[in-house]
Amino acid sequence: MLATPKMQTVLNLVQTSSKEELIWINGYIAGIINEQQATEVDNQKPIRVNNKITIVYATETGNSKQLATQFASIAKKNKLPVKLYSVDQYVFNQLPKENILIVVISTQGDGEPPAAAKVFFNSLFSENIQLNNLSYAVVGLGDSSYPEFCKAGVDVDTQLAKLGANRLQQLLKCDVEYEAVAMHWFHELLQILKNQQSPIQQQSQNNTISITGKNEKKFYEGYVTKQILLNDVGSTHNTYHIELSVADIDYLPGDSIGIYPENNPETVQSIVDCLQLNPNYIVEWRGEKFTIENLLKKKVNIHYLSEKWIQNYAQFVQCEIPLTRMDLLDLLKIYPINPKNQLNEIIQLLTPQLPRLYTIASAPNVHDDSLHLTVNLETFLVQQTIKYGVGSSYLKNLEVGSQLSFFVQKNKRFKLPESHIPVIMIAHGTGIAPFRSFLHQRDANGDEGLNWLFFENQNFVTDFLYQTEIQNWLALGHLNNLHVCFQKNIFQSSTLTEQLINNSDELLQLINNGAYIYVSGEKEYTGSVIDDALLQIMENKNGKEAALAKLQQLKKEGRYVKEIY
Ligand SMILES: Cc1cc2nc3c(=O)[nH]c(=O)nc-3n(C[C@H](O)[C@H](O)[C@H](O)COP(=O)(O)O)c2cc1C
Repeated sequence: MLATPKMQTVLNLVQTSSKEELIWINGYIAGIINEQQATEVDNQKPIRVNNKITIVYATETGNSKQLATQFASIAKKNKLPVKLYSVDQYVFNQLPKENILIVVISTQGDGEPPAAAKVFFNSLFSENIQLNNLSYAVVGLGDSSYPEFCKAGVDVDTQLAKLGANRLQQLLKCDVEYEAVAMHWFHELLQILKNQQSPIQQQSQNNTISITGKNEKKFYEGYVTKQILLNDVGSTHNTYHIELSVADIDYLPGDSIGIYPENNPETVQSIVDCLQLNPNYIVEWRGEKFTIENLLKKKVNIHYLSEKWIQNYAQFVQCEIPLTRMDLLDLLKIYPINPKNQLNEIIQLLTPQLPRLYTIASAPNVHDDSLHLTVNLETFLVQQTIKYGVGSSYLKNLEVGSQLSFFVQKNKRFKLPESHIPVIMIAHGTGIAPFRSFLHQRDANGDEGLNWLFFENQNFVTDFLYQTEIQNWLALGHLNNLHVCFQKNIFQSSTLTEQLINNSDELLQLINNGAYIYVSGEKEYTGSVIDDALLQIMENKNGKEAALAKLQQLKKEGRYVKEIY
């Protein structure tokens, strides 16, 4: 087994090599192995561990669950006694009785654990327990574009050690490309268990392996070529179809792009004025020098600052500030700082701007060097003032000809199946974006699998996004079935759930014929309500338990996938 630094070297080599170079490397290594095998005796021993292994995962979008399930299945294949739990199913007071615990946990929000881990976290950090008999190892899943990289994993790992548990293996902090590294880490852990090595805590000074794929992120430069408002006059929504011209882009339907939005120049100017500074005033932030204007515009988050951030600010300005989230400008206006001696501290507190993800609405086989997005201008009311989403307003304000830098965020789960397999697409609002991509791609490929679309939005007259294209596909028979529902329709109002239930028999038949089900849109409209509707459809024929089992199976097989925000 390779030690992790060697593994990283191999991964780097693989990722930076061309196809031809990889073929050469493959042959070279195969040659060496063939030579050695002639003289080597196989000394692989089966792994024997007597103590039960408990694997607990905490996930928001399924990656940690998938990884933990793979770990459990490898352990089972090695005849190890293993139990797998979702964190919200795990009974916390069992923890002191465990022997070996493996935690796989992702990080969400601003460094928060997934919602399902709330109770576990509260107990872990508040209960006075001794875990001296517990040995453990933690894998954190995250994305190094976020400032709090794998924070939830770090927190669990640190807290378990604090409570007296023995760290078996270094914390692994995984970036977006994590499978190979995580598998390698797990095999190393199995070797540790097999050799019954003493915990590494005392042996190693470094308790963390951080595998960041930051350098792998390739940035593309695109130019805005079109921006069309998709809603008609009278709509309460502003949804834009944005086209970018970009050369040699590599993506598949279901992928997203990530952008780092710039903050609104007028807001930045107001902050600079509030601080009584010249826009060209030079400040240092995280080891680099910027003009204050550029820092506030391009590098840091100035909106909807977290409660924790506001409380840190309160300490600097020595004011009582209620527990709330606020924009930097409002904060500076209500609780001003003294720019002479507090500016630097406040600058150092600022956190980097986070990337915003938008699912791609174009298809690589159809739109060549043109990439399409469907962007709804987020609008919300804060204390009687209308505010706009940072990412969506930045994109909406880009004029034709403006340059946009972005990276492609692959989504391995949200992928089209083989050409003959039916697909059921369920979308709310801008959730239509990946399905426009799917339908274009399948059309261009001449795929014969059936395509069903369920689409929900506000109003038929004003909010039927991509109506002409969708109705053309329907007329031509590429789209085999279309069900639309509009919440504010005077004549006929229905919901996605009702439309799904109304088509129960046909849907069940499609599912039994191997259909893939995709859901995309806002959580409120496409979250558990769609699970419930599908369960109801399957329950009618097979009963509750069988329906639950079937839904679980569909998820496990990657035939029921969601892109929810
Ligand atoms: C809304 C959102 C917020 C995120 N915040 C963080 C973060 O603060 N730190 C981090 O390392 N990763 C962050 N991530 C990345 C996820 O942890 C990463 O995609 C992970 O693979 C998800 O695993 P899961 O499917 O098990 O939840 C965030 C992802 C999303 C969608």
